[in-house]
Order: sequence, then structure tokens, then C-alpha cells
Amino acid sequence: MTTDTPGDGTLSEDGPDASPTSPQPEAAPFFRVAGDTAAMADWLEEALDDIEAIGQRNFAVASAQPPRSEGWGRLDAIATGFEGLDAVGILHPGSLTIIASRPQVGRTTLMSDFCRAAAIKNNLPTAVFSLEEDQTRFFTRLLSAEARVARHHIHCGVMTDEDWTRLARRMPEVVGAPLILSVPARLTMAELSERCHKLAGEHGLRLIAIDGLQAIKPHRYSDLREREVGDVARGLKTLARELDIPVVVTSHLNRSAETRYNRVPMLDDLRESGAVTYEADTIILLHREDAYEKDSPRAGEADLIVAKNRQGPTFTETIAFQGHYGRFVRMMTT
Ligand SMILES: Nc1ncnc2c1ncn2[C@@H]1O[C@H](COP(=O)(O)OP(=O)(O)OP(=O)(O)O)[C@@H](O)[C@H]1O
Repeated sequence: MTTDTPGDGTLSEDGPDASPTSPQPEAAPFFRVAGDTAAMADWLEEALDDIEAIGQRNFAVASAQPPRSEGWGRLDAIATGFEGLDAVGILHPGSLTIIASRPQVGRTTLMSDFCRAAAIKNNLPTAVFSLEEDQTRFFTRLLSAEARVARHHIHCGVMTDEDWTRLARRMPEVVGAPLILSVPARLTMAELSERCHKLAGEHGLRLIAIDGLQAIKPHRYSDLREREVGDVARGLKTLARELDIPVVVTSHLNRSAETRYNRVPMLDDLRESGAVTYEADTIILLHREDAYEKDSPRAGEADLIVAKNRQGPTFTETIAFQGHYGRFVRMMTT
């Protein structure tokens, strides 16, 4: 694990609870509540079958061919595992946090890092809505990050014995984590709200994470895309306040950053931005120089640009990107 805030996972004025006797997660007490929603344990068999099938497919191909070579607002905030973010406690009850980036920079990875910190590291019931990838991809993303097994080893079916050993070692904690994953093909804001209220009532949710703000259908349709996205952002903020838990959502940025000489994103790059920028409590703009320039002297580094923070200062935290493991880590972690 890359996070180091054990205990109940919330940040108190005295800093993270470092009690060594914190209870370990028990077997997942969650059940499939709808066709596309289930606890990690319930997805396990399906995901393992998929991983095995990928391996089988590749074995068949390989047989036939030559082998391929802490401060403001910290009280009750949920730990993300990233020092700068946790120092200001961004994931506080009732807040809406937006993680925004250009494509392929790593916003889903950062969101899943937050979920791992909450559900796996700190045993806090977490609901994840993945609107951009299926359950196997999301599950293997978590497993890669936790077990430190390269994502392409899983997806290309080239798992080594060492990979299987690492997976087996981390599997119990991952499937035992109170993480409820939903992978609906289509989701309206009304459905999302209804599902979250239900899950919150049944499981005492402490975090809601959604991959794909622009994929959520609004309450009402409009000719203006900006109005629709604004309605969704307002709905997410209302949801966070009604349930009094933090909501995190990933968002696209428009192309403006790419026309700038250094490509560093800005708040105005938020697609259909006005209402989204207004509703969010915190906006994290994710930037990696090496997403544009492979030989950048900052290869492997990522900037979390906290461009809006209603409860505290704006700042930039630099972390390391380990794309092969599908995770971000603190700069000092190896
Ligand atoms: N096995 C791997 N080895 C190295 N890097 C990888 C691997 N798998 C994925 N990546 C990198 O991870 C990044 C994508 O991460 P992620 O899916 O979190 O991005 P995203 O911003 O959510 O993307 P999208 O635009 O698809 O929503 C890309 O830069 C990709 O090259």
C-alpha cells in the first residue's frame, strides 16, 4: 500500500489515527443489489474468469506464433493517502471534489487511489460508479495497484509466477474491502441519487466516487450541453449534502491546455465549465508533462493542481505516476 494513514481513515485535528490495533477488514458484508452493482467479493469470480480467459486466449495465440519479445477543514475528512491533499482535508462530508484532466493523464487512476485509501486501507464503505470501464478493468486496476503487478501482464495474459503470488497475497484484503462497484451502461442523475441513498442507508457509505461526470445523464434534457452538465454538477453537490458524505467525480478538460506553451491546465479548461466550477468545493487539475513529452526531465512526475479549494488554500502537490501499476504514489515511495 502507498498510503500510511491507518485507523478509521478520517483526519482529526491530532492527525491520522495511528493505532496499531485498528481492526482489519472482515469479509465483505455486502451483496449484489442490482444487476450491475456488487461488492468486490461478488465480482471476484467473474473477474478471475476473465483474467484466466485472457491468459488462455494469449496462450493459444502464443502457441501458434513465435513469442512476443493536514490545516483547513481537516476534521472528519477522509484520507486520500496524499500528504498535501490530506493536510487540507479535501474529502470532507458534504463536499464535491472534481478530478479533471486531458485524456489518458490518469484521472481514473487518481480516483481509484482515493477509493483504495478509503475502502482497502481504512475500511470505509465506498461506492464506486464506473461509467467508462467494465468491472474487470476496474477490479484489475485495483489489484495491480495493491499487489504491484503490471497491468499489461494481466491484460495481455502474461502473468508470471511471481505476479500470481503477489496477487494471491493481496486478494483477501481487496475482496474483503467494503467497496461496492457499479458499472451501469447508462446512468441518469436521478438513478445515481436513488442508488446512493439506498446504499448509504444499507451500508453507511463514507465515500462516493464516480468516473465520468460527462457520462451522467441530467434530470432534464436541454439544447445547451453546458446547462445539462451544470445540472449534473448541481445534482452531485446536492447528493453530497443530503447524505453528508464526500463525492468525487472525474471530468474531461477541453483542448485549451494543449495550445498553451507548457500545457498546464487551468480552471477555465473545464469543459462546459461555469456551473461545474461553481458547484465544486475542490477542483484538482491533473497534469503530467510526460503525457505529452516522453523524454521530459519530469518523466514519472504528476502535478495535482488544487485550483479551487473552498475550505482552504490552493496549491500544487507533486506525486509520482506508476502507470504500469495503475497508481500514483508519494514521491518518496519506491
Ligand atoms: N501497463 C501500463 N504501463 C504503463 N502505463 C500504463 C499502463 N496501463 C495504462 N497506462 C497509462 O495510464 C494512463 C491512463 O490512466 P487512466 O486510465 O487513469 O487515465 P484517464 O485520464 O482516466 O484516461 P481516459 O482519458 O481514458 O479517461 C495512460 O497514460 C496509459 O499510458
